[in-house]
Amino acid sequence: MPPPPPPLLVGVAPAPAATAPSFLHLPLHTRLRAAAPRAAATASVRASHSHEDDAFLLRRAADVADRSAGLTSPHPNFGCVIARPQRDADSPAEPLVVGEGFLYAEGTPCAELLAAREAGEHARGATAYLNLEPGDCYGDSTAVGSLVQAGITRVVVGLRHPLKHLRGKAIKALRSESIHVDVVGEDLQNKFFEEALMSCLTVNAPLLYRTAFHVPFSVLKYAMTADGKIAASSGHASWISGKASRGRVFELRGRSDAVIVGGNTVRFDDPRLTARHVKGHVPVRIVLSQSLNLPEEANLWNVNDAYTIVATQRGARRDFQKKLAMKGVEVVEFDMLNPRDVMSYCYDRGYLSVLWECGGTLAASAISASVIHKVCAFVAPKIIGGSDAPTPVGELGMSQMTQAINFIDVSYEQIDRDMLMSGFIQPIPDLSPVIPSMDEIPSVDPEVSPYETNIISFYKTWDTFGAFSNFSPYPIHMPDENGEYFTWPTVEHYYQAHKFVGVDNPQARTIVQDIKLAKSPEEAARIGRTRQKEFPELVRTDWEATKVDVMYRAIKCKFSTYPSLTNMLLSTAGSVLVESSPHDLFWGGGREGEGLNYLGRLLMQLRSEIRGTFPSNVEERDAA
Ligand SMILES: NC(=O)C1=CN([C@@H]2O[C@H](COP(=O)(O)OP(=O)(O)OC[C@H]3O[C@@H](n4cnc5c(N)ncnc54)[C@H](OP(=O)(O)O)[C@@H]3O)[C@@H](O)[C@H]2O)C=CC1
Ligand SMILES: Nc1c(N[C@@H]2O[C@H](COP(=O)(O)O)[C@@H](O)[C@H]2O)[nH]c(=O)[nH]c1=O
Repeated sequence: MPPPPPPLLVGVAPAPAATAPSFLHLPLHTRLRAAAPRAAATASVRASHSHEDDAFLLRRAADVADRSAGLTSPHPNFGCVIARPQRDADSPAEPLVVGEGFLYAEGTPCAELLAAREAGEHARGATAYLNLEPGDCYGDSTAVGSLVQAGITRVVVGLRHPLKHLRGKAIKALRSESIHVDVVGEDLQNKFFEEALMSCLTVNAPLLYRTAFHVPFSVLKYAMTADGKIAASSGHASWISGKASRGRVFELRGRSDAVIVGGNTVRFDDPRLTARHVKGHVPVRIVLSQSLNLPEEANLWNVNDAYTIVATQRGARRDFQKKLAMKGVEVVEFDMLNPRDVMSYCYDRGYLSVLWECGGTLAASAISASVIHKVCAFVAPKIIGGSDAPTPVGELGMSQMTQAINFIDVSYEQIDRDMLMSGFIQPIPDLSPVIPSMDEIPSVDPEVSPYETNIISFYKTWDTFGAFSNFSPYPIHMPDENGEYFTWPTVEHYYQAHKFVGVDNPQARTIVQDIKLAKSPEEAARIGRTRQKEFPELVRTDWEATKVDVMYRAIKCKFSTYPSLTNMLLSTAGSVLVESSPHDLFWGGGREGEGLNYLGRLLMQLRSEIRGTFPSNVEERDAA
């Protein structure tokens, strides 16, 4: 083994480690924040990376990936960090990084190749950390090939590729080359990965939003006074925020594919909307104007600075449209000019991220249309007053403070004298499929390959596969608390009642009766859950150990009683079944894949059993 080389980067801030005990049970936005100081490493040499090191290096891969934000579009941001288990001699709290790389722009060498080149011989036997699964496609396998050739023996992946046709491909290719691959959330589920996962999600938030919602990731940015005004009542607005804040705005523009303003902002400010003072990407400028009553001369019509698109209402001032076209400005007519259609248009043009720098009128319209995902508010320590002075967001039709839109993952940063408050309006979608981990899959269904699979989600009974829900109206004939056969209106009735079955207490027996008579599965669930909370002493003591068996018996009875259900279940062969309940993180998959999906797993197990590929009881299973 070659002697350990010197570290490539110095002064990287120690990674905070999360403190939540079991983050997979929390909603994403809450599970990804808490931080505690990283424990100082004592040993100078380690045989392998600890979970803490893995999380630290993965975060670093995400930070490295972020260096080209705005430039890689329409490709995601990829970062690769190659590290060895030895400690860094200069800063022993950190593992030894031997190579780093990021995708600089579309068509440039991939992150894995750059990192492997930098690491040279030191890559042999080392671990590569990737914020995102490589998107090798169309015969180009440079990323995987570089890691294989470099002699990497282990790869840690933050996120699987969000695009369905690429998801899992590179991971599979690496594994087929006998490289050990750990994917966060599947193979690595430790508390240390909360922060690292958030970094991986954030760095590619635009791609994730685009994939999930079919619109570009949209950030609303404004600068306001301490009394909440974005201009004086005259409309004059330059400047509210200080120079340093405005420098930050240039950075935000440089990360965006387009910057949007409304007609009034053009009339009042005559903005340039360029990312001057920061080298790199220059976004397209888009003006939304229904009237097209815009000035003949404006900075935005100078397309030498940047490309400009004017989005307008069909038929508006055709003569003016021609004048704009003569200057090189593109005019796009919409049947009904509105933020959602403009965002669909931007999506079709391939934009990943858009910065809204409009006034409150258009901002309100965009928020109402649900196209804004994040807000960046610069607050300056000054007061301008004026009851008519414009504010950042116009009328939203809300009358009660309880209707207010609460930000998620809020952060605050002081920029010189100003304060930058940022927060998400809609959580970053985690598109990782809710599938059992690699080790668990064969025990759930030997016929499902976790890396080449479709996902079938069900939740509400009216969904296509809603019959799989425990609330679906398929009565089951099964023993009751006295051992006598009873027709339970739904699986939910049976399951809820069995929390209290066999408990020698009159109150418990009453609860069982109430659940048996419940008019709907919703009511059965409500009684079962509330009584369990109110009177935990009435719940059978073996409930946690037996609840999965109780459920399995009930769904087995349901599916074998109704041939149509058996057929429906068999028709899903090869797919992973997920109960997409956002609330129940044990039986369901959760809103963002954080749930354990036990109902889906049991259905897959039952499917295997019916197909004759899975032993029907534990003894047979153990003997197999
Ligand atoms: N401090 C800050 O961060 C900022 C301050 N400002 C200030 O704000 C003031 C302007 O604010 P405001 O009047 O709200 O301007 P906006 O930027 O919101 O522009 C509103 C205009 O947008 C056009 N528009 C097109 N489609 C829509 C739609 N669906 N909904 C709403 N508007 C649409 C219309 O243009 P048309 O009339 O041409 O049809 C409308 O009049 C100025 O004083 C400016 O200096 C502006 C931006 C940022
Ligand atoms: N007044 C104001 C902002 N205003 C926004 O910046 C635009 C001007 O951009 P440019 O012409 O490129 O410098 C303007 O039209 C409006 O969208 N921004 C801020 O960060 N701070 C401020 O105080």
